[in-house]
Amino acid sequence: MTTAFAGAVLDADGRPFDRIRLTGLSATGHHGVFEHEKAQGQLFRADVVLHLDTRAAASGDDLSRTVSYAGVAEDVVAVLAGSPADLVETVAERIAATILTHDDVVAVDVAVHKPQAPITVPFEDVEVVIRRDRVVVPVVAPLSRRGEQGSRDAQPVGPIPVGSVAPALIHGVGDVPAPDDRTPLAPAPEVMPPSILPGSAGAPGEDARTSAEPGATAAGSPEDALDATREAPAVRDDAVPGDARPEQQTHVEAPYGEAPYGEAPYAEPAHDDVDEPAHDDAAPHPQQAASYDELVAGSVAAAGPAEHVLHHDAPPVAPGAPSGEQQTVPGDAAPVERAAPEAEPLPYGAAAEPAPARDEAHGGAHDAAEVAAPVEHDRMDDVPAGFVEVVLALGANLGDAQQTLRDAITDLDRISGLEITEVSPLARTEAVGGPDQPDYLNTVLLARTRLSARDLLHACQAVEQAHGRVRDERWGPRTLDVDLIVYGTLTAVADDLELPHPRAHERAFVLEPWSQIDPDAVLPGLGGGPVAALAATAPDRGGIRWLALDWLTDPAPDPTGAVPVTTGSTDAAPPPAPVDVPDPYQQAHTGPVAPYDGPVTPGGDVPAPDGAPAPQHPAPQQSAPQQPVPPHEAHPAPQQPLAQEPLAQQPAAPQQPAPQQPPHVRQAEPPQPPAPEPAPPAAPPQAAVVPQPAGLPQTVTPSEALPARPVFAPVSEGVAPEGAAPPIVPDGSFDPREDAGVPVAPFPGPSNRPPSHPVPSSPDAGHAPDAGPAPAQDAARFPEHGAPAHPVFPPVHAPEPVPAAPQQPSAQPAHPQPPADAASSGDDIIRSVPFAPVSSGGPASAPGPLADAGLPANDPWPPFGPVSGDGRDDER
Ligand SMILES: Nc1ncnc2c1ncn2[C@@H]1O[C@H](COP(=O)(O)OP(=O)(O)OP(=O)(O)O)[C@@H](O)[C@H]1O
Ligand SMILES: Nc1nc2c(c(=O)[nH]1)N=C(CO)CN2
Repeated sequence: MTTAFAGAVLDADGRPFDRIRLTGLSATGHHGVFEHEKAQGQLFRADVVLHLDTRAAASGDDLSRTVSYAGVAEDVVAVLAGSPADLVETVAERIAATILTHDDVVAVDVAVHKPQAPITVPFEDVEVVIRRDRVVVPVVAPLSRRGEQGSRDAQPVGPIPVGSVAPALIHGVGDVPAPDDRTPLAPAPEVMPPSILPGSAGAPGEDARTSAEPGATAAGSPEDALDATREAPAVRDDAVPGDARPEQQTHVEAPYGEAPYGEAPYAEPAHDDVDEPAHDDAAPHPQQAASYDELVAGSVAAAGPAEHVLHHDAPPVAPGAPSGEQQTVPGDAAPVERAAPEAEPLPYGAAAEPAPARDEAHGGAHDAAEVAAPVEHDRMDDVPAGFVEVVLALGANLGDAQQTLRDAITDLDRISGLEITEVSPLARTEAVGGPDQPDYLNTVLLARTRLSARDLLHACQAVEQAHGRVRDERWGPRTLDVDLIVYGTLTAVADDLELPHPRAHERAFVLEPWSQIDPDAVLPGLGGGPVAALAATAPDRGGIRWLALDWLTDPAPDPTGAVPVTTGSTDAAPPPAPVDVPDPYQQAHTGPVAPYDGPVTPGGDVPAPDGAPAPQHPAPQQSAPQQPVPPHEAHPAPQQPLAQEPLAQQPAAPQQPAPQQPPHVRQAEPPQPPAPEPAPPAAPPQAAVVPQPAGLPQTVTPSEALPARPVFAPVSEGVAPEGAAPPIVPDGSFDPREDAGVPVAPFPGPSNRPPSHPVPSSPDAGHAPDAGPAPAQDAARFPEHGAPAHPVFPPVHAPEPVPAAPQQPSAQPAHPQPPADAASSGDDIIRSVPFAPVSSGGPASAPGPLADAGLPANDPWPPFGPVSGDGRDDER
């Protein structure tokens, strides 16, 4: 939807200025009046139109003589993702203020959309549209930019007499020089939302209103100021020289330069009594906090004594983690006083420097900036006060890739300070980049962490190493890759870590699984945007061969093809020791993890990668029988390409009484027994995150959250609707559709989200599944906080409906090998639609829309949305 902005802005001669228009800039923001809006964030979009004269730039073909739209785009996204405001109006105003710091811009139109606003009736969008210029100046401060200390950095928007607007702003075109000394702005009345510390322009504790000099603005009160701006004539279509009423121009207060993005975004002004646990009010509650800058800023805003940084029940803090106002600066042996927040905030505003600790206990009337010299501060080491939401991407294409991924999820969830909350469907994807290599299996995890970004990276690397990761070639095949995709909204680059992951925006093998479990996810930073949209246009989107729902619940296949010897009992088959990774809480920052060369047994102990002592925390008991480890997996570099048997690793018929139990399913009780018909559960059987009232322990360890023997989402044998039973391949020949035929449990990662890609209606609506579950069904399948209340079935691709058959105990390889060219054959494409609805009559019996695509005419499941339609499948 395109914003209908007001018309052109005219120059002194009545001619319209040129325009640069940017639309659809988007980011997750935490703006809103409600706490949940601030905590969870939601999508915000902005459209902007810059009014300026572009002739000078065009004549010299000189970027420096115009405004870089890329920079503007980043700035706008920075505001959207930045310090939370209550009002959309404030966000729009900040954007205008920021854009007007470009001298060349005469006026700017800004529209901010909040399509997910908490409105109880159906609606499409909420949009605030403003125009600001040199007369009707913004009433909030612009974003200032780190690393851009130049002329336009945090420049307040100064008034320019309207009569001189045009010539002054047309460098080299007009003859009147641009006014370069602007009247310094006095603090404005308190028109900022609570997210901007009122005292930040003046003395702490004093709010901006009281620190504003009387007479600094023509208007004596915030209301007057706003009224004044409303009354002040804009440079509008009918603007004429002499129209200005500069005396009514209002000024900018509390510039962001003093209250950087992310600084105590919605903390109370610094008057917390240090003796009170006021941090619980001032800082975002870890359960609610979703953004990095909220958490870090919140922690510091609340910081006084150390216990204000960490919640009482927080895990121990590693040496080097902030403790009170002391922090080990990476590379320094001695703790130094925590770096004062730099006056200039962060790139894109997403990741906040800790806010100044307003230290009432020490007199209170000064900012930390006044008492501590700036010290280089690496935000990758910031330890959040609460949980930060993170996204991890896993990939594997060597060895028993599926089992490795399962194990890795278990291992990751065992890391103290990291909790996996959702696991995406498993994607089989063509390798992107690097040498010729087998297809990958990819999955994406949503998680939350209390670790710093760097500690989390190290922990992920330790898990990689535990699974035999060898780095010898860029983008080469690997047993396991764990990438940190986003860490809250932190946008930062360090030698060893870049956030968000610099290539995530162009990788369908990350974006597609991610969007499956979080359809509304937005990738922050440059190149970012709504993940589903990015997935749909990612260059490798055609390389996604299929997505499997059931990959965690299905017993892992035996990569050797042999039927594994299973006992079905943990007693008889004691689980191997869990993979231990160094507990970042227990170790100091020691830089990147050194390559691990020692022997690795999946599931075995792994020394800390940096030689640190073995982790202290006991890993929870393995909760289910383990897959026997095939001999070739028992060594660190089982460089056996999967190419010849890639699908052998895919979901197979159940072979064990209980599949391995990935630990991310946090449920208080076993799941409801599967029901053939959708029915809302009496109570949500599973919760992504164990809800905890404020004040209770923030960290829920698996042992606390799970029953002694966690029950995974049920494998739903016997509950397939009639006609939707699995095709069993009795003769051992490879049937690429076999896994789709195995009745599966709902995807175990709790999800209350609807499918992101509803199944399109079949041309024959009478037979095919319809476009998605009816709302009632949907509600049943995605109960709040929980996994689907009953099992759903994956797409079934059997050419003919195959009658249900019991599991066949057989000496035959239960999971037959694909042909050698399976990876390149079109036959192995199983089009799955995660969370596909259970249609009456069963999906296998319904005709589908795929006849045109050369698929079985009775296959009701359309090609997976974004993957289909490019003909790529046909090329394989
Ligand atoms: N967001 C990130 N997640 C993981 N590693 C990162 C990240 N940013 C930088 N790195 C660094 O990248 C280095 C190489 O990582 P790795 O070997 O996993 O790369 P890759 O997976 O082959 O390629 P790619 O980085 O394109 O995914 C790591 O040592 C790590 O320090
Ligand atoms: N399909 C696919 N291709 C890749 C992958 C991956 O996980 N999946 N990882 C890479 C480096 O991280 C390089 N290429």
